[in-house]
Amino acid sequence: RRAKRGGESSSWGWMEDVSDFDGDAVAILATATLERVLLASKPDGGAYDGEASSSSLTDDRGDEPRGEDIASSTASKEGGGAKVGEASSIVDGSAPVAVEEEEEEDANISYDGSDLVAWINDNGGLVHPNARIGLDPTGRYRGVFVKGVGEGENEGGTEDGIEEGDIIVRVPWDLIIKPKDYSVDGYWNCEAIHELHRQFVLGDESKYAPYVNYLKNQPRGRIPSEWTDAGKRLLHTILDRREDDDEGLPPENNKKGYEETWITECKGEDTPLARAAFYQFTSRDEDTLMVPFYDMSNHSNDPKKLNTISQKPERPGQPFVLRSTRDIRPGEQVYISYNRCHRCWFDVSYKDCVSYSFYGTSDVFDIFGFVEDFPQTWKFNMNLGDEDRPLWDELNFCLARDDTNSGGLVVTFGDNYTRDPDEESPNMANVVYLGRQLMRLAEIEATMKNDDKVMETMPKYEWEMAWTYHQALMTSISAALLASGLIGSDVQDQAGSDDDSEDKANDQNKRESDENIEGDSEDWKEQSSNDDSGDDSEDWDEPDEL
Ligand SMILES: C[S@@+](CC[C@H](N)C(=O)[O-])C[C@H]1O[C@@H](n2cnc3c(N)ncnc32)[C@H](O)[C@@H]1O
Repeated sequence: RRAKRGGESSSWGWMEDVSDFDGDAVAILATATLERVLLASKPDGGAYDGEASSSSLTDDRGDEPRGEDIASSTASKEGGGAKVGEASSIVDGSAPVAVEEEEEEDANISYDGSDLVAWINDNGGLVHPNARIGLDPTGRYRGVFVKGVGEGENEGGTEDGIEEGDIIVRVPWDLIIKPKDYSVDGYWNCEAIHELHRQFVLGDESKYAPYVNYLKNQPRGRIPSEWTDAGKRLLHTILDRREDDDEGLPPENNKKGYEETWITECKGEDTPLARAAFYQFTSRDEDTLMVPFYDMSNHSNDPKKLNTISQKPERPGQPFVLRSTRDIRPGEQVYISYNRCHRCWFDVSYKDCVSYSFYGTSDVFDIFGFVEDFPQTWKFNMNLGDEDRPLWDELNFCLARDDTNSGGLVVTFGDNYTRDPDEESPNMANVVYLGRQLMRLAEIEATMKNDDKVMETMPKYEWEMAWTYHQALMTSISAALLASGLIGSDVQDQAGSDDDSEDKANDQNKRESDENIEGDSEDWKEQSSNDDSGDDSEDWDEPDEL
């Protein structure tokens, strides 16, 4: 079944551990959070596109900050997650209003990429005449778009837009920043970062100057491991993570951070420019290549948005090619996938590539600094035992919009490698673990989200992103709990039974959940709370109240 990471398989260790589990509370909370799931599933309510999330977190602290600039970007990697009860302690030791918001305009925002397009076209490459670099509708970052039809700014394109199969960009080998020992299968390469750093130092003298100058102007401080200590403490609190601790919610402690990889493994120098090169390298899509124009595209796996497939060089000397997989209309954005596998061993052809890499939604957040829209893939590693007798289990699932009916969300348990989806359904121990985490997250929200003192210790961007990710966690956990079929109507009937109005609200929510949440291909309504389809032989007996 799911990969276990050591520990014992005896059920006793955690049978005792869950004896104080309050199943009723989980049921109430899961039902209450249904509203979030429904809200998040609305096309404009996903709250993960930057714009939507910022509107729910409005404050009067001015425009979007750039985060720290290179010179001041010295945040160290630090653990320090706190339990809910200790949440208020995360302000201790932080300078009050530690971060001055930068008002200066982000050079990246006004960049139109015309120098880069000319450079590629003049050097044996090809940029589709209807493609342009432009501002994402969130107003926060750039992306690749199809030119509109007309004479105005962002226009000048033709009615055809970009047609299915067209080359959007072909970047010759010579214009790609790459390591000397390039291999199509390589995914990590110190030499590649050293080369990027060398080009950063050369600046205008670099043979890649138009690209290098764009990269050097990218905003800093967007990737969680680059956040300020205060932002990291908030995130670690949300994740229930302590230093050197494998436990807690994903993403796991970033072992491939700046210090561990660039300083220690790559023996790189610790300068602001080197730090910038490192983070630019890790937050671009291609593993060991820096590909101009192509890697200015933003990410989405939403089937309505994702409209390209890329072909990376099989061997040194070949160009990098990005093609459209459908007609892309004037004004539309070009999307690539940062975690969909471009070339997996099990893919027959690039065109059929629909599989995902190991990077799920939490890894995208960790590496690229944003919460992807649906479909999302989640992987929750959980210790179902205790510190002395760990019992590791993992729950994988995909959370997607259901376009076939009301637009609710669909949970599919398992991952790329699932042979028997039934085997991947959550068991009661998973439900207990996630239920506890859900309650903890709700409590953190209640106690901290309106705490101006904590908010003022970090850049607005970090504060907003931490809560956006918190929301994504609550949505995904709620959806998994509801789709598990293990929080049945009899539990919900019991929950709050001495409060009629709550009962009615639960009934109403349950009805809505029946209509909108589906677990796997089965209708979860039909799964009773006694359904043991997800249980392992090693699983514990359900407690009486469940
Ligand atoms: C490879 S760059 C893409 C180009 C970049 N947007 C720009 O302004 O030049 C990757 C960065 O773009 C942003 N990004 C990409 N896709 C995004 C998305 N779907 N939502 C929010 N930010 C996204 C993130 O900041 C990410 O680290």
